Amino acid sequence: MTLLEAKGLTRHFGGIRAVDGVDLTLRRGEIHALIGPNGAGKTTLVSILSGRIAPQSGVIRFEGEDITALPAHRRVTRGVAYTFQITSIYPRLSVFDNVALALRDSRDLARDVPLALARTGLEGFADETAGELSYGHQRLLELTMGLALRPKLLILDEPTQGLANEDIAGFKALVRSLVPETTVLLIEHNMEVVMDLADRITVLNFGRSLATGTPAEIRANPEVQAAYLGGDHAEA
Ligand SMILES: Nc1ncnc2c1ncn2[C@@H]1O[C@H](COP(=O)(O)OP(=O)(O)OP(=O)(O)O)[C@@H](O)[C@H]1O
Repeated sequence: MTLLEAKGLTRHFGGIRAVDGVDLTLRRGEIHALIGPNGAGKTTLVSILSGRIAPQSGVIRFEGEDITALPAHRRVTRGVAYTFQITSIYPRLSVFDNVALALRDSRDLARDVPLALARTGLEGFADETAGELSYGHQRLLELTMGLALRPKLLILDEPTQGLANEDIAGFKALVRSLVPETTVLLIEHNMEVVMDLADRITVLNFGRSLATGTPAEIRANPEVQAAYLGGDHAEA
């Protein structure tokens, strides 16, 4: 079943065709990876999906309803959560208070904050100051804050960037534990993570969608190999 369907999304910046007529379908419960060379338009595309950037043309349907004109906060209410490339935690506050802020509509923070922290394994860190956590734990806290909203779609922009190898295994297990309740759209440069986690992959190149398919299909696609996987762009 389709959770999100985007058709003909376009966003140019001056002469740069950052996103240029992209179609994308997300199936409910899948882990869908978005890959492509630097500057291919991945961040611009997910910014359009989350409502941070308005498209110049195209339509986005979420659960069958047109959300193209909805502002970002109304999309969050509908179940679209986007964690940013840059960590958006409040460094001087405790881990507990960071999650409490994300959960501000909750009537029972004493119950809901520990539940949210338990999902990402941070329950032992509730009283720590967020800014003093390790980088990997800060990223996990950010993810906890996104998940606290119980999104139907969680969009992750380069979640493993800067993570140590031992944290990446934990991250993969965590993402797997989110589906199928949550659908995950993931921008990821680490091909090992992409091939291991994704049910389906969409490859962007110069603002256009080059291919969508399973990891095996994408690996075998000659156009993708030429544009990305086979070249110098592929990052381990
Ligand atoms: N606000 C903006 N103003 C002007 N140009 C922009 C803006 N945002 C993005 N671009 C340009 O649009 C193109 C696509 O950028 P985008 O960040 O979406 O690519 P990306 O695939 O996410 O790249 P990366 O993998 O490096 O993060 C790039 O050429 C970028 O320089």
